[in-house]
Amino acid sequence: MQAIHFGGGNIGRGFIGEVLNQNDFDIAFVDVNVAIIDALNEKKGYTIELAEEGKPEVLVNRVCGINNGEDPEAVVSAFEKVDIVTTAIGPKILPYIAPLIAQGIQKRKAAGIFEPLDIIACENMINGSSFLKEEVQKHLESGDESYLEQYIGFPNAAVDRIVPLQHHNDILRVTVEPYKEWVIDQSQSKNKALRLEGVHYAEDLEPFIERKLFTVNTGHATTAYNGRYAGYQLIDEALRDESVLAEVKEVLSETGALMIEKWKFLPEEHQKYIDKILSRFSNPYISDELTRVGRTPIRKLGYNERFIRPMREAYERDLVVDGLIRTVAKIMAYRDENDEESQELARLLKEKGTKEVICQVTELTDQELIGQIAAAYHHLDSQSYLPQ
Ligand SMILES: NC(=O)c1ccc[n+]([C@@H]2O[C@H](COP(=O)([O-])OP(=O)(O)OC[C@H]3O[C@@H](n4cnc5c(N)ncnc54)[C@H](O)[C@@H]3O)[C@@H](O)[C@H]2O)c1
Ligand SMILES: O=P(O)(O)OC[C@@H](O)[C@@H](O)[C@H](O)[C@H](O)CO
Repeated sequence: MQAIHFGGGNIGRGFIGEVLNQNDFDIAFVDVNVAIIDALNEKKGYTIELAEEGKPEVLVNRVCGINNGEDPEAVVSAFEKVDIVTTAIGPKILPYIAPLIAQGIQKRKAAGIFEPLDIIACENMINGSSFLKEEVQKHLESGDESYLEQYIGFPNAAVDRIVPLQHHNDILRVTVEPYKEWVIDQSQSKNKALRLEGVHYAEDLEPFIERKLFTVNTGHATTAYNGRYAGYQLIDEALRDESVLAEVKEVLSETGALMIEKWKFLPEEHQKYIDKILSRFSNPYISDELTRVGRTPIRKLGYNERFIRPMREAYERDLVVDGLIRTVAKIMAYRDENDEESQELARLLKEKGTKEVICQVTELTDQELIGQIAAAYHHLDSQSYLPQ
């Protein structure tokens, strides 16, 4: 069987590639990184190293690369023979690959392929595949719509495995944490005959993706912004500081209270989930930079993202959100000269009032919440802090 995977980066090679390969797929990785694509085509395989005692290895083979910048036609052609399409490319990049996916769908239709195909966005975002579908639809003709609705599924998914930034002599080698979880919404799948081993198919993804995003990713990002504010570089290092750890625990107890009330997770089970996540963050075999986890702060301040969504939903239910508010204030102050969004945030705060910027980036409308975030921001010892 054949897979196309968009994004030959860390999670693409370090998780999606592993699962697809173990399910007997040949994988065409689509990426604009020339060095990665050339290496995939030359070596046709790569090694995943597990970040644990003994550093066991997993080999992934039967892979190739297609450079969508140089050879978009090859990507479109590959859609004729493909059995599954996945992405792990970053939420902001999905609109850029949507035209190619639309052409690939049109190619299948023109070739008279009436086999169902699932296209699964494995990004850290709620309803990532639904968002991709909307982007793809912008590039289809009205005559393609019924083909799309009948044969092409965009099941939403949640993907959990920590894969830090890393550099090896072998550019394809990738070190990953042992933990992994991939959940797909089966109610949105069109190719029901294809079920990947190692993937959990859920009837309703929402509780899973919210629990993952608002625990793993909210906790991770809280560590990053509070850790940077306290002057640290790495996730495990920041969590060894009691004050950072206390802030992370407080934020996770706030999002946890929401998850327990909204989705009826059992408090004891949810606490175990939190404890497991904190131990994953502290894995001594992984060195995860705070700048990776804090990357693209404007995206992370989005209305449906890891801070603002749980904050507004908890607030509506009269649950405590003080820790979330304090960390959002620190995101506003976060600076990384290599991160365009952090530069943009600094520019906005220079040009506009604090409350105006909060409204713009978070899309919050509740003046009380906006006022509390602004007050927390003005109470910070330093309203900008840089990675050293
Ligand atoms: N790393 C993790 O721990 C992790 C875990 C779960 C989910 N995710 C999610 O997976 C996605 C990818 O994250 P990552 O850490 O693997 O990032 P990454 O930067 O390692 O990989 C992204 C890849 O996309 C490629 N790319 C960028 N623009 C492109 C374009 N226009 N066309 C083709 N390729 C393009 C890049 O060259 C890169 O190889 C993100 O949505 C992230 O939130 C990451
Ligand atoms: O990829 P982002 O920028 O949405 O979030 C950064 C990290 O929190 C994230 O990549 C985690 O490592 C991952 O989501 C763990 O499953």
